[in-house]
Amino acid sequence: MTAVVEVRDAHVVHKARGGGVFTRDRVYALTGAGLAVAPGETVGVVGESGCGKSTLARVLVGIQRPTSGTVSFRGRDLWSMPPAERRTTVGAGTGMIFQDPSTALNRRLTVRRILRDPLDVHGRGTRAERDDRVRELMSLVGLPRALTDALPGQLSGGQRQRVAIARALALDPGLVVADEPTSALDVSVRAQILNLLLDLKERLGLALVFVSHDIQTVRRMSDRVITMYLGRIVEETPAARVTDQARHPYTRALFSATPGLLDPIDPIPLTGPVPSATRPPSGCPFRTRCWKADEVCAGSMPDFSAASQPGHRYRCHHPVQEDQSTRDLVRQSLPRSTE
Ligand SMILES: Nc1ncnc2c1ncn2[C@@H]1O[C@H](COP(=O)(O)OP(=O)(O)OP(=O)(O)O)[C@@H](O)[C@H]1O
Repeated sequence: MTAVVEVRDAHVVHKARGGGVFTRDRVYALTGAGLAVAPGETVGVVGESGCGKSTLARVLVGIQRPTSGTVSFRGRDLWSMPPAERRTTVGAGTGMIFQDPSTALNRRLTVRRILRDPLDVHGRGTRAERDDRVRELMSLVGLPRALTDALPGQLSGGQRQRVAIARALALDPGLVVADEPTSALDVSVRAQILNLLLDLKERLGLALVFVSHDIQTVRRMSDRVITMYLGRIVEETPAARVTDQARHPYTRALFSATPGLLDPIDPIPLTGPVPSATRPPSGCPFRTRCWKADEVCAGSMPDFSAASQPGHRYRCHHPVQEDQSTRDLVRQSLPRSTE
């Protein structure tokens, strides 16, 4: 089956800023990322702050051009298209939902205008058909008709995020990328928005990429979980296996630190901070915090190895045994990390 979107060997390198001005340093935001998203599939992306989740999300929806590597939409190379065609492909084929709906929506436009805008820009249907589509979108995301002429400032946070979701869906995209879609919302409405996304994905057959710090939610929402560390994808795991069968020590450590996923255990301790994306360590970037690391890890970053289950692969010289419990790993990791 042709992937909705496929990224191959994508690198994103930024000029680093210091004291408000660009310096000679480079920030390696994404390094050699490869990922294909199938129609109807939900892929969750996890990793600590600054590991490149948003960069990958932006590359996937074609709003960030990779410094090198390719991005294909339904088999067609996005960045070799003429610009007008690329804009249409991206505009109509993808939708992005951002973290904070208060900044993502134009405060001066009514809900009607916000939702009609993409239809106008892409010349969809007659005026009457566009108005019908606005009504349809509002009902799809559970917004009452009475809010059609409301401004974003008159809506609650949850209602604003519903408008943002409706806008992302306006042109019936095959791919929706949600970057931390609930982290700016009150805890009480988070579950409603997540359930709405799950429901829409089922009903519309969307491919959904879901980026979040909230590991528990990612596991619940996703078919497949991508673990990122310092700009690299280090593991891809079927969501059902990720808690206790992940092979990369970093994935196990992340999940061990998530309350409610495993029987209460102390999390696997990781030593020190995440290294700078300006000067990533040689070899495996996780080695400076990994209790299993040795000189082999300093020498090279391994390629992906396949685990026993299809769709599960990892990049690690010293992977965790598939059947090794996380509780056991905590014990193993303690002596070195408390030295
Ligand atoms: N425009 C930019 N210029 C310079 N550096 C950037 C730029 N955009 C991102 N970065 C850097 O690239 C790295 C990856 O950033 P990114 O926002 O993708 O991470 P993230 O995992 O989404 O983080 P968070 O969870 O905090 O949102 C970080 O070190 C970030 O500071």
